Amino acid sequence: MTIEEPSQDSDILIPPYTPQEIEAINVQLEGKSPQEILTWAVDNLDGLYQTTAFGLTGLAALDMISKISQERGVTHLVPLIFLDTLHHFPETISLAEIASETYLAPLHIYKPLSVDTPEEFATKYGSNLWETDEAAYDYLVKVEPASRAYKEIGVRAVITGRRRSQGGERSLMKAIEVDERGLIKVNPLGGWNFKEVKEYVDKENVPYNPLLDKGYRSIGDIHSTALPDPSLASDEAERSGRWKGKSKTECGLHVNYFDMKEKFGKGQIA
Ligand SMILES: Nc1ncnc2c1ncn2[C@@H]1O[C@H](COP(=O)(O)OS(=O)(=O)O)[C@@H](OP(=O)(O)O)[C@H]1O
Repeated sequence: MTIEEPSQDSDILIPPYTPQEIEAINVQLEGKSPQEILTWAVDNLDGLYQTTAFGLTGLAALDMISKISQERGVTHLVPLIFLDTLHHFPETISLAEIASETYLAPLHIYKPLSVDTPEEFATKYGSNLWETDEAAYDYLVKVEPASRAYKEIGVRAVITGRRRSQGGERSLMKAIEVDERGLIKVNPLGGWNFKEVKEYVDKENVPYNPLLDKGYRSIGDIHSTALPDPSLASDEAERSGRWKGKSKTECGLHVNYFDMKEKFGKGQIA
């Protein structure tokens, strides 16, 4: 079975800063609040978008950006990108609409190429590709759609909802990063833990996924999301319900793009 690829423009972006300048910016932003990091991003980065699956962290960032926008007397400053994998919970899909309407934030939704429904996806790639070839699944539902979005709408920088307290590869993350293709990634709430994010969301009445009130913490696709492990402390538990029983900890969005593209970009899957 062949993975369809759109026509390719260059994947490479020229970052507006040298590695030394990025290091200096990170020193400058160390210990700053999420709002200060977001203000820096809004003031300094062209082609800035927020990439979000409407997790609690992204929602807090969305609320903060809205407040920064209001202070400046403008409607929402940073458009959103949501990668609709076709396998999200209905609650997540509703929340995407609610959040974008509440904050008047333009929402760009990207789906797997030439596929509109889970049924069409199953017909084209099999009924459980996430089991038979999970890396190919990640490429089709997140990596390729994200790269298509970046090219089509001129994305040069993205705000993400990752945090150091989520552990794994995220634990050493800086406020500002440049990925392998030259895309700037801003992690404004990188220094907060789950409790701090939840307190912000409650205090500011930010809309959030009702599945959180059923005990879920990190919410992705239906087939790879379970309740977190109750024996773990809050921060360790947060992502323990994702890909339960597997060694996997990332969905492909935050791993090396060129490795994924080389493996799946033009090829066949099993
Ligand atoms: N589907 C989709 N669409 C757009 N952006 C997405 C998507 N999945 C992950 N992300 C971005 O990654 C942030 C962390 O997500 P997760 O902790 O859920 O992990 S994972 O990326 O799914 O592995 C996540 O943070 P939130 O904004 O809090 O959702 C986003 O910045």
